[in-house]
Amino acid sequence: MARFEPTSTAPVRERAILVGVDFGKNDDWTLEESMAELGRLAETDGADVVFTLTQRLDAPVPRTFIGKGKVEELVSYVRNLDADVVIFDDELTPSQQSNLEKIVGEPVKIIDRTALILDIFGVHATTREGRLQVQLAQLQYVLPRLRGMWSHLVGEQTRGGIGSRFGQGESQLEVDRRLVRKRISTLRDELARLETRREVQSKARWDSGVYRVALAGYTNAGKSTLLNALTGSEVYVRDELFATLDPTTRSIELEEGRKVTLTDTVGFIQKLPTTLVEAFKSTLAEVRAADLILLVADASDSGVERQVRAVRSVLDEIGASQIPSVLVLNKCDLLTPEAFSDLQASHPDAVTISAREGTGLSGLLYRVAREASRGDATVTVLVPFSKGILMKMVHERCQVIREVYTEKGLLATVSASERMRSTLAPYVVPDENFEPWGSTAPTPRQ
Ligand SMILES: Nc1nc2c(ncn2[C@@H]2O[C@H](COP(=O)(O)OP(=O)(O)OP(=O)(O)O)[C@@H](O)[C@H]2O)c(=O)[nH]1
Ligand SMILES: [Mg+2]
Repeated sequence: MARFEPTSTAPVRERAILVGVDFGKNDDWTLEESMAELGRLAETDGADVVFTLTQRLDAPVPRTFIGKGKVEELVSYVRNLDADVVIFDDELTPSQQSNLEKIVGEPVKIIDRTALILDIFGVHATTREGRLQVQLAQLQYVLPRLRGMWSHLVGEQTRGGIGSRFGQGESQLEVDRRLVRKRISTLRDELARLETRREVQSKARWDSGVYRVALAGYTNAGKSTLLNALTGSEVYVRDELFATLDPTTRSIELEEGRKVTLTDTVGFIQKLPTTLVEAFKSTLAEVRAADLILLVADASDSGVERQVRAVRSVLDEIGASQIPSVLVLNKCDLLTPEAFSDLQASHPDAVTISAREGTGLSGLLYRVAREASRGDATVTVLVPFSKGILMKMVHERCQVIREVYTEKGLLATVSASERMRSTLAPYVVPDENFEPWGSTAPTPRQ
Protein backbone atom coordinates (compact mmCIF):
# COMPACT_ATOMS: atom_id res chain seq x y z
CA MET A 1 0.00 0.00 0.00
CA ALA A 2 3.10 2.17 -0.22
CA ARG A 3 2.55 5.40 -2.13
CA PHE A 4 4.87 7.01 -4.67
CA GLU A 5 5.74 10.69 -4.41
CA PRO A 6 6.08 12.42 -7.77
CA THR A 7 9.58 13.69 -6.94
CA SER A 8 11.08 10.43 -5.76
CA THR A 9 11.05 6.83 -6.88
CA ALA A 10 11.29 5.40 -3.37
CA PRO A 11 7.96 4.26 -1.93
CA VAL A 12 6.78 6.33 1.01
CA ARG A 13 4.93 4.48 3.73
CA GLU A 14 1.29 5.45 3.93
CA ARG A 15 -0.17 6.91 7.11
CA ALA A 16 -3.03 4.83 8.41
CA ILE A 17 -5.76 5.38 10.98
CA LEU A 18 -7.33 2.20 12.33
CA VAL A 19 -10.98 2.06 13.37
CA GLY A 20 -12.51 -0.67 15.49
CA VAL A 21 -15.84 -1.22 17.19
CA ASP A 22 -16.48 -3.21 20.33
CA PHE A 23 -19.89 -4.82 19.95
CA GLY A 24 -19.71 -6.23 23.46
CA LYS A 25 -19.81 -9.78 22.15
CA ASN A 26 -18.02 -12.37 24.14
CA ASP A 27 -15.45 -12.87 21.42
CA ASP A 28 -12.20 -14.76 21.63
CA TRP A 29 -10.39 -11.59 20.67
CA THR A 30 -10.68 -8.39 22.67
CA LEU A 31 -10.94 -5.22 20.62
CA GLU A 32 -7.37 -4.23 21.60
CA GLU A 33 -5.98 -7.56 20.44
CA SER A 34 -7.86 -7.47 17.19
CA MET A 35 -6.68 -3.89 16.60
CA ALA A 36 -3.08 -4.86 17.36
CA GLU A 37 -3.34 -7.58 14.73
CA LEU A 38 -4.89 -5.12 12.28
CA GLY A 39 -1.90 -2.86 12.95
CA ARG A 40 0.48 -5.74 12.10
CA LEU A 41 -1.43 -6.34 8.88
CA ALA A 42 -1.20 -2.64 8.01
CA GLU A 43 2.55 -2.63 8.70
CA THR A 44 3.03 -5.71 6.56
CA ASP A 45 1.21 -3.89 3.79
CA GLY A 46 3.53 -0.87 4.00
CA ALA A 47 1.60 1.53 6.20
CA ASP A 48 2.44 3.24 9.49
CA VAL A 49 -0.35 3.37 12.00
CA VAL A 50 -0.70 6.97 13.22
CA PHE A 51 -3.84 6.57 15.31
CA THR A 52 -6.37 4.02 16.48
CA LEU A 53 -9.96 5.06 16.97
CA THR A 54 -12.41 2.79 18.78
CA GLN A 55 -16.04 2.87 19.77
CA ARG A 56 -18.47 0.76 21.78
CA LEU A 57 -21.74 0.04 19.97
CA ASP A 58 -24.54 -2.50 20.19
CA ALA A 59 -24.80 -2.78 16.43
CA PRO A 60 -23.17 -1.11 13.43
CA VAL A 61 -24.72 2.16 12.32
CA PRO A 62 -26.25 1.28 8.93
CA ARG A 63 -25.05 4.33 7.03
CA THR A 64 -21.51 4.80 8.31
CA PHE A 65 -20.75 1.76 10.50
CA ILE A 66 -19.62 4.04 13.36
CA GLY A 67 -21.76 6.73 14.98
CA LYS A 68 -22.13 10.29 13.68
CA GLY A 69 -19.95 11.81 16.38
CA LYS A 70 -17.22 9.25 15.75
CA VAL A 71 -17.27 10.02 12.04
CA GLU A 72 -16.68 13.69 12.84
CA GLU A 73 -13.85 12.72 15.15
CA LEU A 74 -12.40 10.55 12.40
CA VAL A 75 -12.51 13.41 9.90
CA SER A 76 -10.59 15.68 12.23
CA TYR A 77 -7.95 13.02 12.96
CA VAL A 78 -7.52 12.39 9.25
CA ARG A 79 -6.93 16.13 8.67
CA ASN A 80 -4.70 16.74 11.66
CA LEU A 81 -2.56 13.64 11.19
CA ASP A 82 -2.44 13.86 7.40
CA ALA A 83 -3.64 10.29 7.02
CA ASP A 84 -3.77 8.57 3.62
CA VAL A 85 -5.93 5.64 4.53
CA VAL A 86 -8.52 4.62 7.12
CA ILE A 87 -8.73 0.91 7.88
CA PHE A 88 -11.77 -0.63 9.57
CA ASP A 89 -11.31 -3.87 11.51
CA ASP A 90 -14.68 -5.22 10.38
CA GLU A 91 -16.02 -5.66 6.89
CA LEU A 92 -17.86 -2.55 5.67
CA THR A 93 -20.82 -2.83 3.37
CA PRO A 94 -20.24 -1.26 -0.05
CA SER A 95 -22.55 1.63 0.82
CA GLN A 96 -20.93 2.28 4.20
CA GLN A 97 -17.59 2.42 2.47
CA SER A 98 -18.83 4.85 -0.15
CA ASN A 99 -20.65 7.05 2.39
CA LEU A 100 -17.53 7.27 4.52
CA GLU A 101 -15.41 8.08 1.51
CA LYS A 102 -17.72 10.94 0.64
CA ILE A 103 -17.63 12.32 4.17
CA VAL A 104 -13.90 11.97 4.73
CA GLY A 105 -13.20 13.22 1.22
CA GLU A 106 -10.74 12.40 -1.55
CA PRO A 107 -8.00 11.28 -1.77
CA VAL A 108 -8.24 9.45 1.57
CA LYS A 109 -9.03 5.78 1.07
CA ILE A 110 -11.49 3.93 3.26
CA ILE A 111 -10.82 0.21 3.37
CA ASP A 112 -11.50 -2.72 5.70
CA ARG A 113 -9.59 -5.71 7.06
CA THR A 114 -10.65 -7.84 4.10
CA ALA A 115 -9.32 -5.35 1.53
CA LEU A 116 -6.08 -5.09 3.50
CA ILE A 117 -5.58 -8.86 3.58
CA LEU A 118 -6.40 -9.07 -0.13
CA ASP A 119 -3.79 -6.39 -0.80
CA ILE A 120 -1.11 -8.31 1.14
CA PHE A 121 -2.02 -11.49 -0.68
CA GLY A 122 -1.69 -9.61 -3.97
CA VAL A 123 1.88 -8.61 -3.11
CA HIS A 124 2.90 -12.04 -1.80
CA ALA A 125 1.44 -14.29 -4.49
CA THR A 126 4.23 -15.64 -6.65
CA THR A 127 2.94 -18.57 -8.63
CA ARG A 128 0.44 -18.30 -11.45
CA GLU A 129 -2.15 -20.19 -9.46
CA GLY A 130 -1.57 -17.97 -6.43
CA ARG A 131 -1.96 -14.82 -8.49
CA LEU A 132 -5.14 -16.06 -10.14
CA GLN A 133 -6.62 -17.01 -6.78
CA VAL A 134 -5.87 -13.56 -5.36
CA GLN A 135 -7.29 -11.86 -8.43
CA LEU A 136 -10.46 -13.89 -8.11
CA ALA A 137 -10.87 -12.96 -4.45
CA GLN A 138 -10.14 -9.30 -5.21
CA LEU A 139 -12.67 -9.09 -8.03
CA GLN A 140 -15.33 -10.78 -5.92
CA TYR A 141 -14.68 -8.17 -3.29
CA VAL A 142 -14.73 -5.34 -5.81
CA LEU A 143 -17.85 -6.36 -7.76
CA PRO A 144 -20.49 -5.14 -5.29
CA ARG A 145 -18.35 -2.08 -4.61
CA LEU A 146 -18.13 -0.82 -8.17
CA ARG A 147 -19.60 2.62 -8.34
CA GLY A 148 -20.98 4.42 -11.33
CA MET A 149 -18.43 7.16 -11.04
CA TRP A 150 -18.59 7.85 -14.74
CA SER A 151 -22.06 6.47 -15.13
CA HIS A 152 -23.39 8.19 -18.17
CA LEU A 153 -25.22 6.24 -20.82
CA VAL A 154 -22.73 5.12 -23.38
CA GLY A 155 -24.96 3.16 -25.73
CA GLU A 156 -26.22 5.91 -28.01
CA GLN A 157 -22.81 7.33 -28.80
CA THR A 158 -21.28 4.02 -29.82
CA ARG A 159 -20.44 4.01 -33.49
CA GLY A 160 -19.88 1.56 -36.34
CA GLY A 161 -18.49 -1.91 -36.79
CA ILE A 162 -19.19 -5.39 -35.65
CA GLY A 163 -19.28 -5.75 -31.91
CA SER A 164 -19.40 -2.02 -31.27
CA ARG A 165 -23.11 -2.18 -30.54
CA PHE A 166 -22.30 -4.52 -27.67
CA GLY A 167 -23.44 -2.99 -24.45
CA GLN A 168 -25.85 -0.53 -25.99
CA GLY A 169 -28.05 1.15 -23.48
CA GLU A 170 -25.92 0.05 -20.57
CA SER A 171 -24.61 2.53 -18.10
CA GLN A 172 -20.85 2.59 -17.56
CA LEU A 173 -21.49 0.92 -14.23
CA GLU A 174 -23.31 -1.94 -15.89
CA VAL A 175 -20.50 -2.30 -18.41
CA ASP A 176 -17.96 -2.41 -15.60
CA ARG A 177 -19.97 -4.98 -13.69
CA ARG A 178 -20.36 -7.12 -16.77
CA LEU A 179 -16.64 -7.01 -17.47
CA VAL A 180 -15.79 -7.90 -13.90
CA ARG A 181 -18.26 -10.80 -13.92
CA LYS A 182 -16.80 -12.05 -17.17
CA ARG A 183 -13.29 -11.89 -15.75
CA ILE A 184 -14.45 -13.72 -12.61
CA SER A 185 -15.85 -16.53 -14.69
CA THR A 186 -12.68 -16.74 -16.83
CA LEU A 187 -10.58 -16.91 -13.66
CA ARG A 188 -12.81 -19.63 -12.22
CA ASP A 189 -12.35 -21.67 -15.40
CA GLU A 190 -8.59 -21.23 -15.40
CA LEU A 191 -8.37 -22.16 -11.75
CA ALA A 192 -10.54 -25.21 -12.30
CA ARG A 193 -8.11 -26.34 -15.01
CA LEU A 194 -5.12 -25.85 -12.71
CA GLU A 195 -6.98 -27.62 -9.93
CA THR A 196 -7.56 -30.65 -12.11
CA ARG A 197 -3.84 -30.82 -12.76
CA ARG A 198 -3.12 -30.50 -9.05
CA GLU A 199 -5.64 -33.23 -8.27
CA VAL A 200 -3.93 -35.50 -10.75
CA GLN A 201 -0.61 -34.80 -9.05
CA SER A 202 -1.89 -35.39 -5.58
CA LYS A 203 -3.77 -38.47 -6.68
CA ALA A 204 -0.47 -39.78 -8.02
CA ARG A 205 1.01 -39.18 -4.59
CA TRP A 206 -1.93 -40.91 -2.95
CA ASP A 207 -1.63 -43.89 -5.23
CA SER A 208 2.03 -44.17 -4.49
CA GLY A 209 1.13 -44.55 -0.84
CA VAL A 210 3.28 -41.74 0.52
CA TYR A 211 2.08 -40.47 3.87
CA ARG A 212 1.27 -36.80 3.58
CA VAL A 213 1.75 -34.27 6.34
CA ALA A 214 0.44 -30.70 6.04
CA LEU A 215 1.66 -27.79 8.13
CA ALA A 216 -1.28 -25.62 9.03
CA GLY A 217 -1.48 -22.78 11.48
CA TYR A 218 -1.93 -19.15 12.22
CA THR A 219 0.02 -16.77 10.04
CA ASN A 220 3.53 -16.11 11.39
CA ALA A 221 3.46 -19.20 13.64
CA GLY A 222 6.65 -20.51 12.04
CA LYS A 223 5.37 -23.08 9.53
CA SER A 224 7.91 -22.21 6.84
CA THR A 225 10.73 -22.10 9.39
CA LEU A 226 9.70 -25.58 10.52
CA LEU A 227 9.58 -26.90 6.95
CA ASN A 228 13.07 -25.50 6.37
CA ALA A 229 14.38 -26.96 9.62
CA LEU A 230 13.02 -30.41 8.86
CA THR A 231 13.92 -30.58 5.19
CA GLY A 232 16.89 -28.28 4.77
CA SER A 233 14.88 -26.16 2.33
CA GLU A 234 14.94 -22.44 1.98
CA VAL A 235 11.32 -21.45 1.84
CA TYR A 236 10.73 -17.73 2.33
CA VAL A 237 10.57 -16.88 6.03
CA ARG A 238 9.69 -13.40 7.17
CA ASP A 239 8.39 -11.71 10.25
CA GLU A 240 5.40 -10.68 8.18
CA LEU A 241 1.84 -11.85 8.00
CA PHE A 242 1.04 -14.08 5.05
CA ALA A 243 4.65 -14.46 3.94
CA THR A 244 3.71 -17.79 2.36
CA LEU A 245 0.84 -18.10 -0.06
CA ASP A 246 1.82 -20.88 -2.37
CA PRO A 247 2.19 -24.42 -1.14
CA THR A 248 5.60 -26.10 -1.11
CA THR A 249 5.96 -29.84 -0.73
CA ARG A 250 9.20 -31.56 0.30
CA SER A 251 9.82 -35.12 1.30
CA ILE A 252 11.80 -36.38 4.25
CA GLU A 253 12.84 -39.79 5.41
CA LEU A 254 11.92 -40.86 8.90
CA GLU A 255 14.43 -42.82 10.97
CA GLU A 256 12.74 -46.14 10.22
CA GLY A 257 13.26 -45.42 6.52
CA ARG A 258 9.73 -44.44 5.61
CA LYS A 259 9.34 -41.37 3.41
CA VAL A 260 6.72 -38.75 4.16
CA THR A 261 5.87 -35.52 2.36
CA LEU A 262 5.57 -32.21 4.18
CA THR A 263 3.51 -29.38 2.73
CA ASP A 264 3.83 -25.79 3.89
CA THR A 265 0.97 -23.55 2.91
CA VAL A 266 -0.90 -20.31 3.48
CA GLY A 267 -1.47 -19.26 7.08
CA PHE A 268 -4.83 -18.62 8.68
CA ILE A 269 -6.12 -15.63 10.60
CA GLN A 270 -9.23 -14.77 12.57
CA LYS A 271 -11.92 -13.15 10.40
CA LEU A 272 -10.35 -14.76 7.32
CA PRO A 273 -12.32 -13.30 4.43
CA THR A 274 -14.68 -15.87 2.99
CA THR A 275 -13.82 -14.74 -0.55
CA LEU A 276 -10.25 -15.82 0.18
CA VAL A 277 -11.23 -19.19 1.56
CA GLU A 278 -13.29 -19.76 -1.57
CA ALA A 279 -10.64 -18.49 -3.98
CA PHE A 280 -7.88 -20.48 -2.26
CA LYS A 281 -9.80 -23.70 -2.20
CA SER A 282 -7.34 -25.50 -4.48
CA THR A 283 -4.39 -24.42 -2.30
CA LEU A 284 -6.30 -25.42 0.80
CA ALA A 285 -7.09 -28.73 -0.85
CA GLU A 286 -3.48 -29.65 -0.04
CA VAL A 287 -4.42 -29.48 3.61
CA ARG A 288 -7.63 -31.39 3.06
CA ALA A 289 -5.78 -34.16 1.25
CA ALA A 290 -3.28 -34.68 4.07
CA ASP A 291 -3.07 -37.82 6.20
CA LEU A 292 -1.89 -35.77 9.15
CA ILE A 293 -2.00 -32.08 10.02
CA LEU A 294 0.70 -30.50 12.13
CA LEU A 295 -1.14 -27.61 13.68
CA VAL A 296 1.68 -25.14 14.30
CA ALA A 297 1.05 -22.42 16.88
CA ASP A 298 3.20 -19.63 18.29
CA ALA A 299 3.63 -20.58 21.95
CA SER A 300 5.15 -17.19 22.77
CA ASP A 301 1.91 -15.45 21.83
CA SER A 302 -0.32 -14.82 24.82
CA GLY A 303 -3.26 -15.73 22.62
CA VAL A 304 -1.98 -19.14 21.60
CA GLU A 305 -5.22 -20.89 22.58
CA ARG A 306 -7.23 -18.48 20.51
CA GLN A 307 -4.91 -18.95 17.55
CA VAL A 308 -5.49 -22.67 17.76
CA ARG A 309 -9.25 -22.19 17.95
CA ALA A 310 -9.17 -19.86 14.92
CA VAL A 311 -7.14 -22.42 12.97
CA ARG A 312 -9.45 -25.26 13.93
CA SER A 313 -12.43 -23.23 12.79
CA VAL A 314 -10.87 -22.61 9.35
CA LEU A 315 -9.98 -26.32 9.13
CA ASP A 316 -13.61 -27.02 9.84
CA GLU A 317 -14.68 -24.53 7.16
CA ILE A 318 -12.52 -26.22 4.51
CA GLY A 319 -13.65 -29.70 5.48
CA ALA A 320 -10.39 -30.80 7.07
CA SER A 321 -11.51 -31.18 10.67
CA GLN A 322 -11.68 -34.97 10.48
CA ILE A 323 -8.00 -35.34 9.61
CA PRO A 324 -5.83 -36.46 12.55
CA SER A 325 -3.76 -33.56 13.88
CA VAL A 326 -0.90 -32.96 16.25
CA LEU A 327 -0.56 -29.63 18.01
CA VAL A 328 2.98 -28.28 17.60
CA LEU A 329 3.82 -25.47 19.99
CA ASN A 330 6.60 -23.49 18.34
CA LYS A 331 8.89 -20.64 19.47
CA CYS A 332 9.43 -22.28 22.87
CA ASP A 333 12.87 -20.63 22.94
CA LEU A 334 11.06 -17.40 23.81
CA LEU A 335 9.42 -18.85 26.94
CA THR A 336 10.69 -18.69 30.49
CA PRO A 337 11.25 -22.15 32.04
CA GLU A 338 8.12 -21.62 34.17
CA ALA A 339 5.95 -20.66 31.20
CA PHE A 340 7.36 -23.64 29.31
CA SER A 341 6.41 -26.14 31.99
CA ASP A 342 2.97 -24.55 32.40
CA LEU A 343 2.44 -24.94 28.68
CA GLN A 344 3.51 -28.57 28.74
CA ALA A 345 1.20 -29.24 31.65
CA SER A 346 -1.77 -27.64 29.95
CA HIS A 347 -1.10 -29.39 26.62
CA PRO A 348 0.19 -32.84 27.49
CA ASP A 349 -0.55 -34.07 23.98
CA ALA A 350 1.28 -31.31 22.16
CA VAL A 351 4.85 -31.39 20.88
CA THR A 352 6.94 -28.44 22.03
CA ILE A 353 9.65 -27.20 19.68
CA SER A 354 11.70 -24.28 18.52
CA ALA A 355 11.90 -24.43 14.74
CA ARG A 356 14.44 -21.61 14.76
CA GLU A 357 16.78 -23.25 17.27
CA GLY A 358 16.05 -26.73 15.95
CA THR A 359 15.04 -28.08 19.36
CA GLY A 360 12.40 -30.73 19.83
CA LEU A 361 12.49 -31.75 16.18
CA SER A 362 13.44 -35.38 16.81
CA GLY A 363 10.51 -35.68 19.21
CA LEU A 364 8.27 -34.21 16.54
CA LEU A 365 9.53 -36.67 13.91
CA TYR A 366 9.03 -39.53 16.33
CA ARG A 367 5.45 -38.40 16.78
CA VAL A 368 4.95 -38.15 13.01
CA ALA A 369 6.34 -41.69 12.63
CA ARG A 370 3.94 -42.93 15.29
CA GLU A 371 0.99 -41.30 13.54
CA ALA A 372 2.16 -42.58 10.15
CA SER A 373 2.27 -46.13 11.41
CA ARG A 374 -1.21 -45.95 12.91
CA GLY A 375 -3.38 -48.40 11.00
CA ASP A 376 -0.28 -50.24 9.84
CA ALA A 377 -0.27 -53.99 9.84
CA THR A 378 2.50 -56.46 9.30
CA VAL A 379 2.67 -58.48 6.10
CA THR A 380 5.31 -60.65 4.51
CA VAL A 381 5.81 -60.13 0.80
CA LEU A 382 7.92 -61.57 -1.93
CA VAL A 383 8.56 -58.94 -4.58
CA PRO A 384 10.11 -60.28 -7.78
CA PHE A 385 13.26 -58.58 -9.12
CA SER A 386 11.27 -57.50 -12.17
CA LYS A 387 9.24 -55.15 -9.93
CA GLY A 388 11.99 -52.68 -9.15
CA ILE A 389 9.63 -49.79 -8.42
CA LEU A 390 7.70 -51.89 -5.96
CA MET A 391 10.91 -52.85 -4.18
CA LYS A 392 11.77 -49.17 -3.87
CA MET A 393 8.29 -48.50 -2.49
CA VAL A 394 8.73 -51.23 0.10
CA HIS A 395 11.86 -49.50 1.33
CA GLU A 396 10.54 -45.97 1.21
CA ARG A 397 6.95 -46.33 2.26
CA CYS A 398 6.98 -49.19 4.73
CA GLN A 399 8.83 -49.97 7.87
CA VAL A 400 10.96 -52.99 7.01
CA ILE A 401 11.14 -55.40 9.92
CA ARG A 402 13.30 -58.03 8.24
CA GLU A 403 14.31 -58.72 4.69
CA VAL A 404 16.31 -61.10 2.64
CA TYR A 405 17.05 -61.41 -1.06
CA THR A 406 16.16 -64.82 -2.41
CA GLU A 407 16.63 -66.12 -5.92
CA LYS A 408 13.04 -65.13 -6.68
CA GLY A 409 13.17 -61.63 -5.31
CA LEU A 410 12.98 -59.61 -2.13
CA LEU A 411 11.39 -61.42 0.75
CA ALA A 412 10.43 -58.94 3.43
CA THR A 413 8.24 -58.61 6.47
CA VAL A 414 7.03 -55.03 6.60
CA SER A 415 4.74 -52.83 8.58
CA ALA A 416 2.61 -51.14 5.93
CA SER A 417 -0.33 -48.79 5.72
CA GLU A 418 -3.67 -49.96 4.41
CA ARG A 419 -2.95 -48.27 1.09
CA MET A 420 0.44 -49.95 0.74
CA ARG A 421 -1.00 -53.29 1.77
CA SER A 422 -3.49 -53.07 -1.07
CA THR A 423 -0.67 -52.27 -3.52
CA LEU A 424 1.34 -55.19 -2.18
CA ALA A 425 -1.59 -57.60 -1.97
CA PRO A 426 -0.58 -59.71 -5.03
CA TYR A 427 2.84 -60.37 -3.49
CA VAL A 428 1.81 -61.39 0.00
CA VAL A 429 3.17 -64.77 1.08
CA PRO A 430 2.71 -66.75 4.28
CA ASP A 431 5.00 -65.58 7.03
CA GLU A 432 6.57 -69.02 7.58
CA ASN A 433 8.42 -68.58 4.28
CA PHE A 434 11.01 -66.76 6.28
CA GLU A 435 12.10 -69.95 8.00
CA PRO A 436 14.77 -70.94 7.29
CA TRP A 437 15.97 -67.61 5.93
CA GLY A 438 15.61 -67.51 2.20
CA SER A 439 16.15 -71.23 1.60
CA THR A 440 12.59 -71.94 0.54
CA ALA A 441 11.71 -69.22 -1.89
CA PRO A 442 7.95 -69.24 -2.29
CA THR A 443 6.04 -68.18 -5.37
CA PRO A 444 3.77 -65.21 -4.81
CA ARG A 445 0.11 -65.28 -5.78
CA GLN A 446 -0.27 -63.47 -9.11
N1 LIG B 1 12.06 -17.07 18.33
C1 LIG B 1 11.59 -17.84 17.36
N2 LIG B 1 11.17 -17.29 16.21
C2 LIG B 1 10.70 -18.12 15.24
C3 LIG B 1 10.63 -19.53 15.42
N3 LIG B 1 10.11 -20.06 14.30
C4 LIG B 1 9.85 -19.02 13.47
N4 LIG B 1 10.21 -17.85 14.02
C5 LIG B 1 10.10 -16.51 13.42
O1 LIG B 1 8.73 -16.20 13.22
C6 LIG B 1 8.56 -15.43 12.03
C7 LIG B 1 7.57 -16.11 11.10
O2 LIG B 1 8.12 -17.33 10.64
P1 LIG B 1 7.60 -18.05 9.33
O3 LIG B 1 8.26 -19.37 9.27
O4 LIG B 1 7.70 -17.15 8.14
O5 LIG B 1 6.06 -18.22 9.71
P2 LIG B 1 4.88 -18.83 8.84
O6 LIG B 1 4.01 -19.58 9.78
O7 LIG B 1 5.42 -19.54 7.67
O8 LIG B 1 4.15 -17.47 8.42
P3 LIG B 1 3.25 -17.14 7.13
O9 LIG B 1 3.82 -17.80 5.95
O10 LIG B 1 3.32 -15.66 7.09
O11 LIG B 1 1.86 -17.61 7.46
C8 LIG B 1 9.95 -15.31 11.41
O12 LIG B 1 10.49 -14.06 11.82
C9 LIG B 1 10.72 -16.45 12.04
O13 LIG B 1 12.12 -16.21 12.13
C10 LIG B 1 11.11 -20.07 16.67
O14 LIG B 1 11.11 -21.28 16.91
N5 LIG B 1 11.57 -19.18 17.57
MG1 LIG C 1 5.25 -19.19 5.73
